[in-house]
Amino acid sequence: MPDLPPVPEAVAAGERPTLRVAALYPELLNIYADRGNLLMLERRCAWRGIGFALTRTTIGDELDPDGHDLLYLGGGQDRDQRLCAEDLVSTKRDAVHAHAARGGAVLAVCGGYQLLGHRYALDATTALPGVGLLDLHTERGEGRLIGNVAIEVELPGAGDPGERRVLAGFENHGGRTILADAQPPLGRVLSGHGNTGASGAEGARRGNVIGTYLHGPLLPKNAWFADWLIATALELPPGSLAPLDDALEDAAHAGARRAAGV
Ligand SMILES: NC(=O)CC[C@H](N)C(=O)O
Repeated sequence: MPDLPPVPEAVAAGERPTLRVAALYPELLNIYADRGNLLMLERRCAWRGIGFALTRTTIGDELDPDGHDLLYLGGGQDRDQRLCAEDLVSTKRDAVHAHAARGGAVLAVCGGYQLLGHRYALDATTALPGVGLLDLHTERGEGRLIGNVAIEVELPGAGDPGERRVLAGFENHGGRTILADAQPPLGRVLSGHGNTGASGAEGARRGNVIGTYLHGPLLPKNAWFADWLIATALELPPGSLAPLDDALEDAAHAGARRAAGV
């Protein structure tokens, strides 16, 4: 663990921001160690003197539409997604939409990503409902799309204007996600499968709502993106966070890119 950087002046003076995160269904939507994404956020906040408040929200729980800066959903097996899908739609749909409508951030990985669309069709007769936060739907395809993956993304404030940055990770999904014409992807596939294995598109983004197939876990392998997410969720200018000693994180990113051949 690197040494803690100096506490920023505003934090020392008592203006301690706190990143408030709600993890949705953390015990059901957590494959490929997706909970590592939460640890990454917690550590990078702590190293900067930023508070971190985690709420675990599961089946039957109400979700406070104004209580969180970031909603997080990990990936899951079809059978666990089924439980979550029904609850998400019946108990939390309005709160999720209200959160997004006021600019709250959402990160959803794989199974969680699929549930942000309109539906996930498991076969010709069965479909799991989605909350419709992203304009897309998912259909189970022949075989699974598995392997290391790298995509290039352009996010407001992440690097110079127009700069494309790389996210690297690992994907394993049976679902193929089809974006509506007006729904932009998160990024362009450099290596791997992405949403369908053929479209060249990966993930989806609507403002601060992001869905992606990238496990990894995603954030430990892409520290720059973790910081973008923290800043965006806290409504701070991206790039304004105190720099950290990222020697290990940079090595993890380089390793993930190498694995994907990029
Ligand atoms: N890795 C995942 O989250 C898998 C999501 C979903 N069960 C699928 O196979 O498409």
